[in-house]
Amino acid sequence: MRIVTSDQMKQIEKAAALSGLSYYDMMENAGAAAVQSILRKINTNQKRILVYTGKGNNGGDGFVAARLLCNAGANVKVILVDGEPRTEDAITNINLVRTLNIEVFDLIKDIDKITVLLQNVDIIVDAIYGTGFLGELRQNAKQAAQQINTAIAAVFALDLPSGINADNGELSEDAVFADFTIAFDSLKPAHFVYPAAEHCGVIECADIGIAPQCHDYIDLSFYHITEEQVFTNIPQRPVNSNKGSFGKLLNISSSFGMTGAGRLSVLGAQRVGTGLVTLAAPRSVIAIHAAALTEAVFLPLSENDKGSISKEAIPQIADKLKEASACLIGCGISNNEDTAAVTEFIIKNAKCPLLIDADGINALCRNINVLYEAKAPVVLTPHPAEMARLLGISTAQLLVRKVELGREFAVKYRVVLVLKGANTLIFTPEGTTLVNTTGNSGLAKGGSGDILAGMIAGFMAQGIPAEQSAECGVYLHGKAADLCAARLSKTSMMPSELLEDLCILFLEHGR
Ligand SMILES: NC(=O)C1=CN([C@@H]2O[C@H](COP(=O)(O)OP(=O)(O)OC[C@H]3O[C@@H](n4cnc5c(N)ncnc54)[C@H](OP(=O)(O)O)[C@@H]3O)[C@@H](O)[C@H]2O)[C@@H](O)CC1
Ligand SMILES: Nc1ncnc2c1ncn2[C@@H]1O[C@H](COP(=O)(O)OP(=O)(O)O)[C@@H](O)[C@H]1O
Ligand SMILES: [K+]
Repeated sequence: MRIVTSDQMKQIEKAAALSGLSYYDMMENAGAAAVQSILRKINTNQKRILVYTGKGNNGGDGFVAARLLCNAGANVKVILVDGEPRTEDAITNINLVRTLNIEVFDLIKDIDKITVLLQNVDIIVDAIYGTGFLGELRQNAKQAAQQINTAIAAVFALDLPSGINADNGELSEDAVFADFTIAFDSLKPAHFVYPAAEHCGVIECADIGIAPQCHDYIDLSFYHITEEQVFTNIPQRPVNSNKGSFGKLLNISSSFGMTGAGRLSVLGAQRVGTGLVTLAAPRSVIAIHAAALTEAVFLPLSENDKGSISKEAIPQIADKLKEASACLIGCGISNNEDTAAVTEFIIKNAKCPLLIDADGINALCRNINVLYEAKAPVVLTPHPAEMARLLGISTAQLLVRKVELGREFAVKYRVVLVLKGANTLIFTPEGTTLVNTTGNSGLAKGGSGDILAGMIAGFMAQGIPAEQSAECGVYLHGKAADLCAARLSKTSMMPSELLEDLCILFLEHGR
C-alpha cells in the first residue's frame, strides 16, 4: 500500500506524462475508474445522479465521470461549485459533457433548481476538490458540502472528500462526508488520519494507468504498518537459548491506587517474550503485585507519603538500571515532584533504550528539554491529552494538526513518538511517519495503554531497535485486540484478555 503526499503525486503524474501517458488520459482513467467502482456497487440505470465539480482537475475527473455515467444510462446533472473550470483538461471535458446535453447548473445562480433536484437524488459524486485543496472551504464550497452532507444519497468522493488536506488530514469546517472514496493511483495520508479518515467511508485505490516505474524514485515518508514487516522485525527464538538471551526489562511502574497499570505493563512485556521483567515499585504495593505476577521479580522502592516512588529510591534504581537491556517508566507511577525527579534521573542516566509512558510523560512536561540529555534511544507513548500537555496546547488544537506537530516533535527531540488513538501514528527522529490500522474501540478502556507500553518495552529489551519495537508493539496490540473483539465483543473485552490473542498471533507465525 503506497501512501504519497500531494507533491509526490504531482511528481508521479509528471513521470507518467514523460513516459507517454498524457494528463488528459490520466483524467479519463480516473473518471472511468470511479465510474467502474460506482457500477460495482449500484445499478445506475435511470438513477438520479448529481456531480458536484470544482474548477481544478478534481472537477475534471467529475466531468469524465458524468459523461460515462450518462452513457451507462443514468440521469446525470452537473453542478459547478466555483463557476467554469480553469484547467485545460477539465475545460475539454466539460465541453464533452455539454455535447451530450447533460444539464450543467451553477451552484449560486441555479440554487432553486438545485434545491428541487436534491429532494430526489440517488447518488452524489463529490468532485469539488482533491489533492489541490488547502485551508478552509470558501463560502460556495461550504454551501455545496452542506447540500451533499444533508442529502439522502450515496456519496462517492473522487480522490478525497472535499475540504480535507491530503497531506495531513486537516479538516475544513463542513468537509464532505463520503460513503465511498475512490483514491487515484496512490493513497494519501489523509485517508488514514482520524478524524479525516472518518469522512472517507470505504476507501478504494484505483489504478489510473500509471506504470509502476513512475513511482520508483519517490522517497516515501509515510508508511502503513504490515504484518509481514512486523514479523521480519521479530527474530525466531534460537533453540540454544536461555532467559538471558531475551533481555532484562526494568519496569518502573505502579503506585498506591494504580497497581493495575504496573501489572498490565509487566504482562505486556512478558507476553512478547522478554527474558526477565523486574517491576520496580513502591515498597507498600509489592505484596499486591507478587500475588498476581508469578513470573516477575521485584525491586521494592522507597516511597513518599502518597504511596508513590520517592527520590530516595534513585540509588536503588541506578544499580538495577546498569543491568537492564531496556527500561520502562511511567505506568501508574503518579505525577508529583518525586516521580518527576526519578523520571529525569532515568532519562539522563539510562544507557539502555527507554520507554516513557503515562505519568512519565506528565513528569516530562515540567522540563521537556531533559530529552536532549538522553544517552540512548527514547520512545514516548502519549495519548492525545498527554501529547497536548507536552506541547502546552489543547487536545482539540493537537488533533487538527497532529501529523505536523507529531513529526516536528519527534525530529526536534530525536525520539520515537507513538501518538495513540484510532489509527495510531508513529513518528521517527528521521521525519518518517508510520500509521497503524489494527485495533478497535474495544481498546478504549483503562489499561490498554499499559499493555502496549509493556509490549513495546519488551521488544526493546530483546534488542529490537526502538522504531521497530514501536511498530511491532502497536500493530500486534491492535491485531490481538481485533481477534479479542471477534470472540468477546468490543463492548465486553477486557484489555488483559487481548494477551491470549497475542499468543495466537505468535503461534500463527511460528514464534
Ligand atoms: N494532475 C493531473 O493531471 C491529474 C489530477 N487528477 C485529479 O486532480 C486532482 C488535483 O487537481 P488540482 O491540482 O487541479 O487540484 P484540485 O484538487 O482540483 O483543487 C484545486 C482547486 O481547489 C481550489 N481550492 C484550493 N483550496 C481551496 C479552498 N480552501 N477553498 C476553495 N477552493 C480551494 C483551487 O482554487 P484557487 O485557490 O486556485 O482559487 C483550485 O481551483 C487530484 O486530486 C485528482 O482528483 C487526476 O485527474 C489524475 C490526473
Ligand atoms: N477507538 C480506538 N480504536 C483503536 N485503538 C484505540 C481506540 N481507543 C483506544 N485505542 C488504543 O488503546 C490504547 C489506550 O491507551 P491509553 O489511553 O494510554 O490507555 P490507558 O492509559 O488507560 O492504559 C492505545 O493503544 C490506543 O491506541
Ligand atoms: K473530491
